[in-house]
Amino acid sequence: MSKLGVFDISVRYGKVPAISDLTFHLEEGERVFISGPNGAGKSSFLNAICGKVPTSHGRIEMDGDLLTGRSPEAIARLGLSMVPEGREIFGSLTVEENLRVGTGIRQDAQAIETDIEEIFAAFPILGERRRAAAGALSGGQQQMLAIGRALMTNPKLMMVDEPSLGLAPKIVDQVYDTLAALQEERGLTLLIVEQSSLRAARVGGRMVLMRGGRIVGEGNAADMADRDALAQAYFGNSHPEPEAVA
Ligand SMILES: Nc1ncnc2c1ncn2[C@@H]1O[C@H](COP(=O)(O)OP(=O)(O)OP(=O)(O)O)[C@@H](O)[C@H]1O
Repeated sequence: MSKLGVFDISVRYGKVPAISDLTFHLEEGERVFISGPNGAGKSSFLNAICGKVPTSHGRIEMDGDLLTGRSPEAIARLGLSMVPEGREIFGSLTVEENLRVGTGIRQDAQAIETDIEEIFAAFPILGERRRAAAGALSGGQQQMLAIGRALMTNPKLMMVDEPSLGLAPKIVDQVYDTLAALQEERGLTLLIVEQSSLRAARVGGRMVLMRGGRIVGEGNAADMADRDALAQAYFGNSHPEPEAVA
């Protein structure tokens, strides 16, 4: 059984189709990058999995449990956590208060305190600034905070929507180093939206290419990046046509 099974799902916004008949499997402990141009449906895909947007067709399962039709809170309780695009940090709350947002779904109050200290151990800069307003943090620190907050529900599967967005390359390196270390320590399964195939290749894992609400290619991230570079060199096109990546 796959960690995550997505069977033939569709997502629509009114009449606009965002995802069409998409099937996808993610294995336990895997790291998968979703890439593709703007409007390809990458965020809609993640939002459908975590219950933020409804599917109009198909079903989604995690560890054999049906996620389709459940609320985002119920899905989080099953062990799935999402770091949204744009991070959704509460700027006027402190770093520590941001970590406590979302822990309402937990009943183990004592473990919450231990977990907060663990997050501060993993991200020392957040510990140093625990009483600072989150809005005063740099972009990279806010991304770490968003990841830390997602870890507060003790996920087994974590989805991260464009962690590189708006960050300098050196900071992106740090974010990915942290994600890779967390994956190792916690046995996390990771699903990450990443526009840059080169970046995905450097971090390593499987890459899935989306376009027009469908999966149009997949493979080892390094192989996909090579093909991407080739296509760019020949055609000035950073996302090769489906035939070219099949
Ligand atoms: N809330 C919404 N209402 C209406 N249409 C939407 C909404 N969100 C997304 N769409 C449309 O659905 C399609 C897929 O969008 P989505 O944001 O999932 O793509 P994406 O690959 O994540 O793009 P980006 O890289 O720009 O974030 C696009 O045509 C988009 O305009």
